[in-house]
Amino acid sequence: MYQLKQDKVVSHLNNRPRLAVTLGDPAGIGTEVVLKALADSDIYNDCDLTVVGNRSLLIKNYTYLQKNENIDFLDVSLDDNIKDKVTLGVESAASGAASFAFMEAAIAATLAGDFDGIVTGPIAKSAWKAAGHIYPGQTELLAEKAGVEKFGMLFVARSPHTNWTLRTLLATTHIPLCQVSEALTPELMSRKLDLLVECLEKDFGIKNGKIVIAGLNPHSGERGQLGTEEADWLFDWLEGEQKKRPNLTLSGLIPPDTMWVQPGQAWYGNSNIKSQIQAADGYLALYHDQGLIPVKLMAFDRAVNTTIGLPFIRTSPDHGTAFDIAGKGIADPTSMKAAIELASELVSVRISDR
Ligand SMILES: NC(=O)C1=CN([C@@H]2O[C@H](COP(=O)(O)OP(=O)(O)OC[C@H]3O[C@@H](n4cnc5c(N)ncnc54)[C@H](O)[C@@H]3O)[C@@H](O)[C@H]2O)C=CC1
Ligand SMILES: NCC(=O)COP(=O)(O)O
Repeated sequence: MYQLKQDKVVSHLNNRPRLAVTLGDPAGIGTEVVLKALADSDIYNDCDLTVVGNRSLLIKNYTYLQKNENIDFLDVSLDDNIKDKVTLGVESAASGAASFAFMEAAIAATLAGDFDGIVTGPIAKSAWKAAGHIYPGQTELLAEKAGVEKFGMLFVARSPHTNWTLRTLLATTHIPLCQVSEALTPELMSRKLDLLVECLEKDFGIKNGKIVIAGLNPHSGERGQLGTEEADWLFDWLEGEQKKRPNLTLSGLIPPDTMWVQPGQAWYGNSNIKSQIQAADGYLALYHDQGLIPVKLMAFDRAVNTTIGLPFIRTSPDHGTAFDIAGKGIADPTSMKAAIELASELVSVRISDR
């Protein structure tokens, strides 16, 4: 059983963010990017970090990366038959059972008050399924355990070229493309917009911001010729929302291809300064790849996936388990570092608001 250490109590009283960092799927690159991130002493400047995983698995697979012996560790016990079956680069029921156990431990400790937030290493949803845990992803497990029904998947990335911040919320997430149209409803869209508005205000200090909303079909339907969802209800929904929220600037339904031109210019700074001024504070994409292709094109090395609507902070790197390079020592930890830094910033904002 995990015991709250005395130094955690002290850091809580000092208002330093206390973050749990899960190792993700032990057959993927999660452990590598966490250990590389923690090898940079600057990462501890503003927060206290506790790794959540299985120590003996870590030692078995990542001996060459163990430069830092002093990391705080929440050692999650695993049966030997799970540990013996975990093989670097090979997704399996065992690796899924392990990453699920790490998440459960981190969530339980956070809900018990030991941490202010969780930074999660990447997991494979298919490995969770093979282990008998049927969730679309970590997001839904977090929401279920925290008992919230209103939550969202927001990607945040700060441009290294201009310092401009891209924030993209997905209206729908891990569902087949053929189910997107049916899943999108005025109620769902309003729920996601509420979450984005609240998060901009509470977490990023942006009141009365500008939010851009994507259309669904090519050219936002071209007056019904290329798809009818926009004409049937999406334009009316948006008009209703703008009336309800006169202080916000809601812009849409922007044709999904051209929607990303302005953020791209603001990100790279290769246009005039106007693009950064005109770019929005938040973008609402209607489905997974509509939002994530541009995020990953601009910022695959540094974007952060954050779950909004939870009673605690959760962030994660934007990349996955990368089984193809696991154990090779070439995984880039930049996105993991950004996830830790963002979690620390967001917790600090909440602590200062208390
Ligand atoms: N936050 C999470 O838990 C996420 C989990 N996934 C899961 O990951 C698994 C694999 O998904 P893929 O689509 O292949 O995406 P992926 O991000 O794991 O890999 C895509 C490509 O990028 C490379 N790559 C990824 N991260 C890298 C890093 N830090 N440094 C250097 N190269 C890196 C990989 O080697 C691969 O060539 C799936 O099971 C998916 O569900 C995917 C995205 C996020
Ligand atoms: N594409 C984002 C992703 O797969 C992250 O999912 P989750 O595990 O954070 O729910």
